[in-house]
Amino acid sequence: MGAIKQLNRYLKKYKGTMILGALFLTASNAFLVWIPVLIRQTMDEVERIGAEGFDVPSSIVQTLFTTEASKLLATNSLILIGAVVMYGILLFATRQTLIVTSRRVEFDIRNDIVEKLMKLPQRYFAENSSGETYVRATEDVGKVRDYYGPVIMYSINTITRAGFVLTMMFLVNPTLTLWALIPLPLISIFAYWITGFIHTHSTIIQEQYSSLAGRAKETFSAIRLIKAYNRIDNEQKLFENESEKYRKKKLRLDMIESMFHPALNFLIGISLLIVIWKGGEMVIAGTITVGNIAEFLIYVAYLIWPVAALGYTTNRFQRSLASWNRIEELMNEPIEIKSSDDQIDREIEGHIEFKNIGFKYPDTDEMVLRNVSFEIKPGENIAIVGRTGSGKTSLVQLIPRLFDPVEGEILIDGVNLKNWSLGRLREAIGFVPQETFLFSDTIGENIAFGVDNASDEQIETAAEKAQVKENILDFEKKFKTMLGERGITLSGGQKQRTAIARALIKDPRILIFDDSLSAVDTKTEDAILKHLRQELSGRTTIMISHRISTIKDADKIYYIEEGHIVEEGTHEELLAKDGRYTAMYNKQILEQELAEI
Ligand SMILES: Nc1ncnc2c1ncn2[C@@H]1O[C@H](COP(=O)(O)OP(=O)(O)OP(=O)(O)O)[C@@H](O)[C@H]1O
Repeated sequence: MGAIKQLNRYLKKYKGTMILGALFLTASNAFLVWIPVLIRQTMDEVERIGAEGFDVPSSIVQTLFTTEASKLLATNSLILIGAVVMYGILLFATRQTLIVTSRRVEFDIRNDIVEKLMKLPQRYFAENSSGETYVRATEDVGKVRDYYGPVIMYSINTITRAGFVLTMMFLVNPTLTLWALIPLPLISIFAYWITGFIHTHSTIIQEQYSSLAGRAKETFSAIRLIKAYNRIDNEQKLFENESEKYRKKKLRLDMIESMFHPALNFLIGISLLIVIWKGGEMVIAGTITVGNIAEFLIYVAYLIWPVAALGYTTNRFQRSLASWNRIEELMNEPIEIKSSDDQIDREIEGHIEFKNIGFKYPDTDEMVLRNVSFEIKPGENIAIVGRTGSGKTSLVQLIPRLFDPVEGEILIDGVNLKNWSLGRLREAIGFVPQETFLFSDTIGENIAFGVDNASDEQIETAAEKAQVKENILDFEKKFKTMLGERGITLSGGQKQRTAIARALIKDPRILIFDDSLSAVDTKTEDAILKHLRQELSGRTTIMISHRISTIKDADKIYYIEEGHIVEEGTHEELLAKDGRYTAMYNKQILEQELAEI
């Protein structure tokens, strides 16, 4: 089967350890079957000596080493202890090889998944929820690990132990063996059924738990809103409902789980009963000895777990395969955006050219950019304005290749974007997106995100250039202040400036600001721009804004409407045209005047 071949591919690296583990396991079972033989020998010998009659020992020393019976008992006990100790050591070695390997493979698979996820196009993340992706990288990998760990280990164990034990049983008495085996298939079927049941219900419970946890997370994230709207009672009721559903499902599973051991013990009891009953008849008939019955009882007990494991492993194996299929689906996702084979990897100067670009989002029909052409010389500062939804963000997202255009070509320093090394390209770009994402980490680490091993000095300089340093120094822990869930929440304007610092610390050739000053007032904006201007000179800059005050000094301004450039020129040239840009400008002036009244 293809899936098993794929699964086994991961084992190649660990072949030696796996073989060693299998040998340990086989050897441990060899020691295990020896134990009942010793017990039978001892019992039979004791019975024989007892029948012949012997002196009762008068002291412990005499007990241990003087009489024939005590010598036998002492020797057999020592051998027995030796066998048990060897069994234990080998079992430990088995787990250290087979189970440890399964953890290593789990680690390898998880790394492969994360590596793949990092390369997947934005389309994948639009089509699959983050929850689904998370489950593949965590739960599914865990279930696949079961194949490398318990499934392989228990399968080898079942085969070798059953092989040894059944051989010994047949050697003693084939008829009694057949009798003793009668209830065993039932144990296997029962284990298969109950494992399946527990798994199905565990999945349902897991889903209910996710829903409960999700509800709690949302409630606490929105706690301010809930209080302000006086929805506390309502939210509590919703939470209680979810909690109640969880409780009921969990109790049902607990009930089934508590039935498992009594039912299994009942089936085991039947097996043992048959051995005593049928074995007893045989002892009376003189076919076997009492020691044989003791030996048989232990053999049957030895068989119980491998037989139950047969059902359990079959179930786990099926689950591993199902999870692997989901993982494989992800691994087979095409990576549409990647560097070409003859990629160019040199310093980027920052010359950008859009040639008749047309773009639509994957799986949609509507073109959001149509026939867009423009050129930005290295070090030039251009601006893009236009009404909301006109395609500004879509346009700039094409430069770091978050998406590829469907028509036309984009050139950087005269070379098609697709021919640049993706790493080199993205390194050269400082992108400040419309919505700032800050990690639950310190402000310093958030600023340093795009560079390896940034020094404190670099972080502070970037914060200073983005005009956020003073705010940060006001915090008690300065740059070590924690943000997000475990720390403080920054104001909208502070967040945006932190994001600007994050882009500046990279010292990029190309800077893209997507409406990155929308959350600061015009006065602060003026101050930031004044300082930024010096920083921006010499770098190719694209600035998107709704506010004309932000972009009026740009070398060139493009007015975009329904994905198409409809006006272009400097601020003055555009005003002279008296077109859409002028209308936008007049409207904003009027709004500003009204606000000042
Ligand atoms: N991931 C997406 N999938 C499908 N359509 C999208 C996606 N993102 C944006 N769009 C659509 O593309 C069009 C252009 O959106 P875009 O975000 O580029 O506009 P914008 O000019 O940046 O708007 P704003 O000024 O409000 O940020 C809109 O109609 C939007 O609904």
